[in-house]
Amino acid sequence: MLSRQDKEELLKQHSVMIWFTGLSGSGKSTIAIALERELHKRGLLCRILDGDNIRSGINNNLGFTEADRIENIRRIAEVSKLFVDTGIITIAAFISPSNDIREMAANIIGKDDFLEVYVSTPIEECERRDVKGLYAKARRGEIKNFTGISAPFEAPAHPALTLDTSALSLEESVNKLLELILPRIQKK
Ligand SMILES: Nc1ncnc2c1ncn2[C@@H]1O[C@H](COP(=O)(O)OS(=O)(=O)O)[C@@H](OP(=O)(O)O)[C@H]1O
Ligand SMILES: Nc1ncnc2c1ncn2[C@@H]1O[C@H](COP(=O)(O)OP(=O)(O)O)[C@@H](O)[C@H]1O
Repeated sequence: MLSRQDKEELLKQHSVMIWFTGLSGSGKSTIAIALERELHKRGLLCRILDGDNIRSGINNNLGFTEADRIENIRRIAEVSKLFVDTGIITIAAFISPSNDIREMAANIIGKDDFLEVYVSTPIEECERRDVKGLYAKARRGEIKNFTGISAPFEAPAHPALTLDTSALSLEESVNKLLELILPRIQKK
């Protein structure tokens, strides 16, 4: 079987896992999509995994209990590993609310390939945006175990990068990411 290196040579890139973590509405998916566009422009092949393509498909039998979140992230990490091993720059945008859950993902994918990016937008701003109206429902008690309201979120201790979208524009966040990532994914 061909190796990851063979595939990276074919694609003329080094693969990596960019793992976004943060509250609902913090900006994970928005930044992931903008980052993918910038990398694509530079001839780099990416794959985004987010709620839209994972929770509606492979993980459509999972909810938001702690056990289901662990299983959600475990499957996402296993799928991500397949992409990373194919030489593809893999971008995941999931709340992944605890150090244990993110460490499990890093261990599955491989710590050397795992770049943790904390989207640290304060909950007040996420709630003000309330993109899907879920914070309002959680406050009314209509959704149980809602992260930041009735379920915990543990901030990562040593992320590779922290992005607070209440202070940074989308372009500024993407530029910070490009600065961090480009040196390690562009083949000389
Ligand atoms: N109880 C509860 N808690 C948190 N989030 C909830 C919940 N119920 C539904 N949603 C919606 O699901 C999205 C989060 O899914 P994730 O797969 O990223 O969560 S986790 O990593 O398994 O914790 C999250 O979407 P994003 O806003 O894209 O993060 C929410 O819209
Ligand atoms: N500077 C910013 N960076 C990223 N998103 C922002 C910013 N300012 C406002 N937003 C908005 O915040 C929302 C973030 O939602 P989303 O990306 O779905 O978050 P998440 O994936 O973390 O749940 C979007 O509606 C986006 O347009």
